[in-house]
Amino acid sequence: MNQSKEERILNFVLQHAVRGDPQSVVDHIDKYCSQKEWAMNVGAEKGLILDKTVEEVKPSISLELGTYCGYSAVRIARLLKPNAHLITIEFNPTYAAIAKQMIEFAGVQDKVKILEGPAEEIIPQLKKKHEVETLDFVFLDHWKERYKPDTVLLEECGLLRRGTVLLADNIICPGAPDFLSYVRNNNRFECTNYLSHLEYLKVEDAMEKAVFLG
Ligand SMILES: O=C(NCCCCCn1ccnc1)c1cc(-c2ccc(F)cc2)cc(O)c1O
Ligand SMILES: [Mg+2]
Repeated sequence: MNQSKEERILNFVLQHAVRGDPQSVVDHIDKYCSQKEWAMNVGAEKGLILDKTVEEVKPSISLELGTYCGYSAVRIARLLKPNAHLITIEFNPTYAAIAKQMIEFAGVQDKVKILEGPAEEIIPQLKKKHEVETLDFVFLDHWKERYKPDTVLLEECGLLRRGTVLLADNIICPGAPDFLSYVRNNNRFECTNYLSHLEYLKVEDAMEKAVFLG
């Protein structure tokens, strides 16, 4: 049975990247997806915006919505301080299986917990089942029409605290218009827009940072 694109990306990393070196894994995914097959990783240009945000926040507990092949999970985990953790939620079990292998190859498995299933079911379980108090950082990169409802759900579940930083990918392409108007017109969020480009292409895209003010 022939391979999926995601399996080809993973195999390229397993065959060419340096085991235990997260930067090497990130660089090899970018190399494959810019030269061979486009894929929806946040990529190197928007990845720098993600890096800078993680370095600013220095989060102890981070949540990622949308794992895919694990590119941004590895990107975030490589910058986390000792004993800091990332929980990443993936709906698609095939993607989750690829990401698990990617994260283990990168050597960041002790910092990352992959949870499989719909975010709207898992978010309400984070406090009791996954011992989360409040989140320091949230990276939104899953279905774009879920950004707004899942942001409301995070707040309703008491998972946001004064200063929690949300960073959302794909604000222009594919776009998340209801999320954007929600956070920008809500005086409990302080928003910043970062203009960039869609991963591996010249197409415009942007990320939005929304700091919860409590
Ligand atoms: O759809 C995206 N991501 C969600 C994938 C499914 C998430 C499943 N899930 C995980 C947890 N809960 C649900 C996405 C799409 C594009 C894109 C851009 C241009 C284009 F022509 C085609 C596609 C670029 C991205 O950067 C993206 O992130
Ligand atoms: Mg994205």
